[in-house]
Amino acid sequence: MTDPATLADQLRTGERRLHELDDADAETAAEARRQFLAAETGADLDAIGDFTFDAGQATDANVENFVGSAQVPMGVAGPVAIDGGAADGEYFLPMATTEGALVASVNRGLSAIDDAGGATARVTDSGMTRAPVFRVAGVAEAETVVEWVDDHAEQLREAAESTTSHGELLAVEPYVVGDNVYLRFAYDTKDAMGMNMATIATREAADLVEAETPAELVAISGNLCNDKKPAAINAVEGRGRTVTADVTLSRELVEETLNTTPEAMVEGNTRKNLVGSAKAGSLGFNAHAANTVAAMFLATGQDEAQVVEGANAITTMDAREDGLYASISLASLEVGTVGGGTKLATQSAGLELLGLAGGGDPAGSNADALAEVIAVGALAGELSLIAAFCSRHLASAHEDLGR
Ligand SMILES: CC(C)(COP(=O)([O-])OP(=O)([O-])OC[C@H]1O[C@@H](n2cnc3c(N)ncnc32)[C@H](O)[C@@H]1OP(=O)([O-])[O-])[C@@H](O)C(=O)NCCC(=O)NCCSC(=O)C[C@@](C)(O)CC(=O)[O-]
Ligand SMILES: NC(=O)C1=CN([C@@H]2O[C@H](COP(=O)(O)OP(=O)(O)OC[C@H]3O[C@@H](n4cnc5c(N)ncnc54)[C@H](OP(=O)(O)O)[C@@H]3O)[C@@H](O)[C@H]2O)C=CC1
Repeated sequence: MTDPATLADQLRTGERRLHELDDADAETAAEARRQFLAAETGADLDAIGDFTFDAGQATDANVENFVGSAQVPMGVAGPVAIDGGAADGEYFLPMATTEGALVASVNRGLSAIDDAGGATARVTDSGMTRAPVFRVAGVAEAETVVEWVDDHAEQLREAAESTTSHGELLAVEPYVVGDNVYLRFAYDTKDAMGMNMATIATREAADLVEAETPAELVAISGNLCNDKKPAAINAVEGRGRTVTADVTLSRELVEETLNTTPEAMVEGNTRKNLVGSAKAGSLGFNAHAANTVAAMFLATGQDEAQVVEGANAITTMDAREDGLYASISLASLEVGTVGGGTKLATQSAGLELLGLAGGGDPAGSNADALAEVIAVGALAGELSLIAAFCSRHLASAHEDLGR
């Protein structure tokens, strides 16, 4: 019997464990888990069971011990015109968040940007990294390994690329620390964020390194990649897409839409985002890039833990004769329009709203465009929030919209 009540009973008696409901379809298994958990904890789990995506699809690639969904409200900001290397035209930005005032803020920034004729954005570097760590006897052996890697780039490329029809190995950067050798592999992963792709490809290359040199693999990720932790290497070398967006707003626009002046914006940016961040030892020299990155990651099926790297951004502002120049450069924005969570119904709809669902033509262009759109959204958020500080509106905005 695979009805939810019977399965929930079997969970209660210990006959089955939470992950041993494979003979039931995904929805039935989820309902059984909810019944079991509700009885065990007294929690009302009905809301978690109310979802619209395909449970079978989610349990195939996205989640284990599936019980339902955590829903996040989605708003939209824009439209905004973007002149990008890949993005081109007017975009509405889907943003999933629980922070009142955030969408309003990005919307205000986008409205100023759009009135100025739109933003310019470019992906200036691209490469998803995976850096295995190898054990060697000492520095002499490390030198042997590094020399072998330098001399066999082509063989490493063939090994890595044998596992993927889309990925391309771009570079292998060696680092030696005592009896540790780290090889930082960088891949063009086209429209995939690429963490699975790069890991699978690197395993193949690491096998070759182990077979041909004295190095012994300790971990396929040695943390020089660096995934999902704040790390200077991502800020300097980049990871995923490195992307910059900029705009020049006339003095009138700054005064009318942002209720402040270019000079006040520049001072606010310098004292807060640059000096304040430096004093704090922050890796992010921005106000809240993480807000837009997180909201758009949730709305479009990105890996939300990679907001850590996505927040690695520098905001600059300059008062010029023609008004306020503002830019944001995100060093390590890891995004994809295929793979991961991008196929789930609501996330796929978020990508469709942007016209960026699935693989691009040429491959990689959709993910590049997504990176550019997120960068413009983050720039809008910076403009609006810095303006709110200058006009002393932050507290009142959140009183009105956020509680
Ligand atoms: C809230 C505003 C925009 C009001 O700003 P305002 O200028 O008083 O609003 P307005 O009524 O004059 O409208 C101006 C434009 O804002 C937009 N707008 C205005 N209201 C809405 C709304 N309800 N829904 C959608 N869009 C809205 C809209 O584009 C509108 O133009 P219109 O379309 O009317 O021509 C402004 O005060 C603001 O942006 N404040 C900053 C809020 C913010 O950025 N919060 C982010 C979170 S802060 C945080 O999480 C991080 C932090 C602060 O801790 C980081 C740090 O330490 O720096
Ligand atoms: N393994 C790990 O260490 C980690 C995994 N993750 C998870 O990895 C997932 C993302 O990995 P990712 O590799 O992006 O996704 P997937 O594992 O979902 O793989 C995507 C695959 O889509 C295929 N593909 C089809 N069309 C395209 C196209 N236009 N451009 C690129 N690839 C295309 C490629 O196949 P082919 O290669 O055959 O060409 C590619 O490998 C997320 O779920 C994330 O949470 C996150 C962090 C670490």
